[in-house]
Amino acid sequence: PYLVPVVILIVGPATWVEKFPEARGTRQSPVDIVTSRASSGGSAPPLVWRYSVNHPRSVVNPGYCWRVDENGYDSELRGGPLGSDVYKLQQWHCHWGSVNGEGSEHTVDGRAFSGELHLVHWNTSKYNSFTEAAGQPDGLAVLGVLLMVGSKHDELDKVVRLLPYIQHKGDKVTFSEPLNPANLLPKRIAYWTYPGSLTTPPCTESVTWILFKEPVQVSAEQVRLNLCYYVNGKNV
Ligand SMILES: NS(=O)(=O)c1c(F)c(F)c(-n2cc(CC3CCCCC3)nn2)c(F)c1F
Ligand SMILES: [Zn+2]
Repeated sequence: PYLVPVVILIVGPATWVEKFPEARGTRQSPVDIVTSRASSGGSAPPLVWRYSVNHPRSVVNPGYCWRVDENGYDSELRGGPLGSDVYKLQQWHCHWGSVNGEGSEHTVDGRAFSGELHLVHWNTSKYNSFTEAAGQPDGLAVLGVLLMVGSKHDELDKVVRLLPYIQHKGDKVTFSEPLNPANLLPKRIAYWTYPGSLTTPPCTESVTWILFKEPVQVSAEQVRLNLCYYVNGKNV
């Protein structure tokens, strides 16, 4: 029989460890949340947050979906597992599915959701910049919101409706409509928390993950809009 050339193209997470040694670490994210193994919350203080609402924001296509940068606008996240440090919102972004809409990064008892929103905060009590904080074990805190298909999400729609204008990597569109990132969070704020990492290169182990238990509903149309622009954004 003739020899069949076998080319194994290794892309994606399996290759990240070559360029980013952190990816070989001991606290890598995302993880599967095994609810039976999660210890019930001790006596942690409540998690509190405050975001500024009335400032122009821009949505950018970084090539792996969309991201909204907060450009230093005033905000605060404190309490819960964050000790006495105060964190500030740097950016928020999303992860959506490829095809079957099972696009969340974290899974819960092996179950994936249609998408996942991340609000990335950095420790302003201890560090002078996001970049510096991003290299420290207690530098970042990310609020994770699981997304499931249901009713339309009006606050998120302020971003989703702009996706047709940022189809290519590097595209950016600005909007001045007031938006409160707190409205992206679920009503009930019970959460799982664990020490983890950035889920994308450089996979630095600097993230205290705070993943809300209650998923937030988005419409099928909002998922579709994300899927096609996510795919286009990624294709570029
Ligand atoms: N999914 S996640 O874990 O919530 C998540 C994040 F938390 C991030 F902070 C980033 N991130 C990466 C950089 C470049 C920095 C460039 C300077 C060094 C640190 C990384 N900016 N933001 C990110 F890409 C991401 F996917
Ligand atoms: Zn993310």
